Amino acid sequence: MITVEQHLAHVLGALAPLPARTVPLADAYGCVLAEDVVARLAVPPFDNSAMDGYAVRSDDVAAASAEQPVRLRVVGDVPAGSTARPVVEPGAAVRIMTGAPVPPGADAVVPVEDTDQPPGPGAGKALPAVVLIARGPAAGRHVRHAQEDVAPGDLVLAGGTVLGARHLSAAASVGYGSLRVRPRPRVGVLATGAELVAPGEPLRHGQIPDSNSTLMHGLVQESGVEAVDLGAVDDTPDALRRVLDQALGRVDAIVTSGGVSAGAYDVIKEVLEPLGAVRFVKVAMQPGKPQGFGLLEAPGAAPAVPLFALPGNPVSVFVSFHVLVRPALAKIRGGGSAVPLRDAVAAVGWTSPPGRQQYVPVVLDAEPDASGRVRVRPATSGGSGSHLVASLALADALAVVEPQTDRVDAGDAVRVMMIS
Ligand SMILES: Nc1nc2c(c(=O)[nH]1)N[C@H]1C(S)=C(S)[C@@H](COP(=O)(O)OP(=O)(O)OC[C@H]3O[C@@H](n4cnc5c(N)ncnc54)[C@H](O)[C@@H]3O)O[C@H]1N2
Ligand code: MOO
Repeated sequence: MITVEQHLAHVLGALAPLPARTVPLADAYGCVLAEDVVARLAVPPFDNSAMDGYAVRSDDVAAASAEQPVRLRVVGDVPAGSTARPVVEPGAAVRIMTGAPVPPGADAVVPVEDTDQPPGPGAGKALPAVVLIARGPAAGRHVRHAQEDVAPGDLVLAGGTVLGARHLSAAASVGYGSLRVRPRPRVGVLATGAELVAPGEPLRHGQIPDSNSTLMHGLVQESGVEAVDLGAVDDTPDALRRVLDQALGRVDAIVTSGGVSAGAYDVIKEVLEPLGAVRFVKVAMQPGKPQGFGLLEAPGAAPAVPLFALPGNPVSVFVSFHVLVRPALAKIRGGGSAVPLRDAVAAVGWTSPPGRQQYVPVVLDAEPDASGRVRVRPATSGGSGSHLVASLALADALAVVEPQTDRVDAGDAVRVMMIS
């Protein structure tokens, strides 16, 4: 048996990030940024108004009040998007809308509500010749200054950022229409097993619903990459070869479930072991002991495709995915966060198989312990039983118990991998 760390190091050592390419912003969502984004434009790009109203010289209106409004000549109109630059001389005002450039001479904006003019379109649309100012703003009031947020040359996004909506809008605002990114890997998911029936279909004796396809599909999506459903195959080698041949060249990685232990019909092992490319190992973890990993040759000049052969038990799939596949996908993707580990305390005791790192689906108690640590307890009385697929839905986290520990007692410190 090899340790989890040894197997993970072997997996990560075999992988490289997908090559970067330049894509329009609209296609960059969920990709990992492959360059630093340095502002090409300032934000805001020019001094502009924060209010619909009148751009004024603050000195002109310092004494304005409702009882004694100050009268100004309206010498221009600057809607947002306008290129007009009417000058505000002493005694003058320019009508201005939110976001429009503050005209030369003006140093403050009076909201329309502080004037004698009607707000809004309709009656408010016609440009008056004169405006009465009922309250004088201080210099700079309601003016948003150029570069207040970002100046040209500022670092806005660091390479390695996983691009979400706010990152893309930041890039747009500083002058980018496209970005250099690593594309989201496409990950094929394939279940194997003669007993599998599509979810919702009637079962004959000995058959079970294929829940792993759905599980793997969702886990791939939760990792921020694209899932490609390769379906389910029975335990016949030809069926598996056909699906793999079709998938190679179409996907950047493949995750399979089942067929990797000691069974006479373990089809993944039967097909892939003789090729030599996939290494089958026993990893000192529970669940998830039997694992396969290797690189499959793709047709033509396409790069080799990593294949993760996970054991068929559903909780084994779940644990193996979080412990091994997720970090591997982050490497292929060129970034992405590791699943966070948190210090917790066991609310009850349980046993752990000696010599294997145990991953127990746990729920978090609502109340922390006296020192503020979160308290956890196994999600089911079955502990880390790898077949307890329905109860897996209850879990908030996976408690990680080191191989040298064979029992956890109530009050013991444990680390938990936050999964939801
Ligand atoms: N003689 C030995 N037997 C087993 C060993 C061993 O070392 N020696 N290891 C056990 C461990 S640990 C695990 S884990 C499993 C792994 O087995 P396989 O990867 O070969 O998986 P299968 O035999 O195909 O299935 C195991 C289990 O999971 C159910 N399953 C499979 N696919 C799905 C699916 N898509 N959806 C829902 N459930 C699925 C399947 O029906 C089995 O119950 O081997 C142990 N045996
Ligand atoms: O290691 Mo198996 O994955 O116990 O169930």
